[in-house]
Amino acid sequence: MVFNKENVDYSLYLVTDSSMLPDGTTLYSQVKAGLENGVTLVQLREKDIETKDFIREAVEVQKLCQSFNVPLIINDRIDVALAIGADGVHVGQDDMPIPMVRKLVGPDMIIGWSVGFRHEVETLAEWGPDMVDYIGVGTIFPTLTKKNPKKAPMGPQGAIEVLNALEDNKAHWCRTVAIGGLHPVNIERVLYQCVSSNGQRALDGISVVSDIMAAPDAAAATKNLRHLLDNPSYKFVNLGLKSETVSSETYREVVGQVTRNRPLVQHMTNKVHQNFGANVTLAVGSSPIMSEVKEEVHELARIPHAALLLNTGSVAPLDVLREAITAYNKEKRPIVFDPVGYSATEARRLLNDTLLSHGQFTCIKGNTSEILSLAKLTTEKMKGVDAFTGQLDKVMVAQATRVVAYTYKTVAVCTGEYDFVADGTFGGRYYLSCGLGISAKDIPCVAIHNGSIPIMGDITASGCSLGSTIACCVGGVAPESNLFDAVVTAVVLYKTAGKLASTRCQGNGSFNVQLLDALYQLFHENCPATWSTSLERLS
Ligand SMILES: Nc1ncnc2c1ncn2[C@@H]1O[C@H](COP(=O)(O)OP(=O)(O)O)[C@@H](O)[C@H]1O
Ligand SMILES: Cc1ncsc1CCOP(=O)(O)O
Ligand SMILES: [Mg+2]
Repeated sequence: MVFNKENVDYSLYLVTDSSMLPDGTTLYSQVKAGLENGVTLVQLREKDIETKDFIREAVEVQKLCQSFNVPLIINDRIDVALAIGADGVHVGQDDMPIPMVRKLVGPDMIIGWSVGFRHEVETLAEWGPDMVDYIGVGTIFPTLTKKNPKKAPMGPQGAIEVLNALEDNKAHWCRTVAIGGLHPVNIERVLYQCVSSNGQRALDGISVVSDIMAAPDAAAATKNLRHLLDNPSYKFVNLGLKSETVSSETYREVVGQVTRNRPLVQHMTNKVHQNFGANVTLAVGSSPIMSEVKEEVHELARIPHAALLLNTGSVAPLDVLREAITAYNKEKRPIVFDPVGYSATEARRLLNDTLLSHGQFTCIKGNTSEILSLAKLTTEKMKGVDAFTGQLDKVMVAQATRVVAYTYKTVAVCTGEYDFVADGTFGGRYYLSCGLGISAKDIPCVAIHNGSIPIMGDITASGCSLGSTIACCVGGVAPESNLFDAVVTAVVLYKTAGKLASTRCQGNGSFNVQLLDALYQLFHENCPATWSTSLERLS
């Protein structure tokens, strides 16, 4: 009797691998421990085994799965699946073509397919609902399980593209399971980030191999995985993750907390910004450390009120940047990300995409070109690191900011004459199967303005230094304070200082000095009721 495919729970999908069993365990004992503690689907995957042995093993595992009312899927070997009457088969892109598989196994067996690209989704959509029942989306991260992966890891952003393709092609029947390098350290982030752009679809589950198969205590390992799946809130930073209506009282409170806590702000930033960024950080009541020393990032991240500004203007070695992201995510300390020149070269795009895939950022800040590129709302390449000079539609820029905030589940900041701040954190909640139910255009967004101040855009490192100011505020506020409020306060403070400096300076050179003085003055006076910058909540 084949399992009713309408009732399959894809949430915790165990894929077996008998090559990594710890001493004293067997394939059977590991699968049993998994089933006893919340595994909801099992795939028997054996690449180097005689057919006779495979069938004997499959019959044994099948009995076990049936006793837990959990479907058994056979990887690749259609003959074995038919021979034992398995509940399903899973095939890869280079295995037997799906229509042939369906013809052999009949309409009731579950068919799974490994999918990594939009065109593969388009193909399954053309076949219609009688062919592929679920897809393994990946590989998300590098994995040791697949000896010779045929494509580069796609990261959560690649998985979102696949979810979007399913929605665009109306393949609503098709379920999804993330595959490849999934572990407790990244599962919450994958479930948190992977939602289709229309908000209607999230992942239906995650597949694991080594976390259970190689676990000396497979029961405990499975319990932990089950806990992550059943408690959908991802505390990636020790700040509150909701947007409030900010006011000058909010600004005063944030400045007061930064003053009291004097955060350490680690800068991994470009050469142009180094000196000015350190002085801006000091002016905003905080303590800078300009460090790209891999060996100290974990120690720095553990310092109370530490924050990281990661600015890819001129780039530290990738392994150093990734270690810093890992360290600050682990300590739940905020990271402000400034993808300088994101679309100027393919090298910069790839570097920034790699970093965006590696961790969770509390704030992503860029100029209009960088944000429009990140939101994939423009194909125009930046010329260097400066924003487009053309006239941009305010509504489109606000939408781009919302798309970046939504896609990366972060507080996104887009700078220019108007600064836009959008809150895509959703309170840190994630969802299986059904998505958020709302799309990017619905998330909270504010516009911050103080008239046109062209000179602010005419000096270098002015955007980078807003990044320093944001890092001071998100680093300095007390735990559980509101992230969105802290970011908005930084942007309003900085814009107000820019306005003040523009009235006092004689040109670019003196503007920098006046900007530092104005930041210092406004911060230390802490009278936001007198700040001249306006804030408008966008509908
Ligand atoms: N025309 C403008 N009017 C007012 N503020 C501006 C203007 N251009 C830039 N700014 C401000 O200057 C800072 C840097 O913005 P921008 O030039 O967009 O970033 P980047 O330096 O990264 O290219 C931001 O704080 C932004 O608010
Ligand atoms: C000129 C330059 N080149 C690499 S980073 C950088 C500074 C960019 O600073 P900002 O993004 O604040 O303009
Ligand atoms: Mg910039």
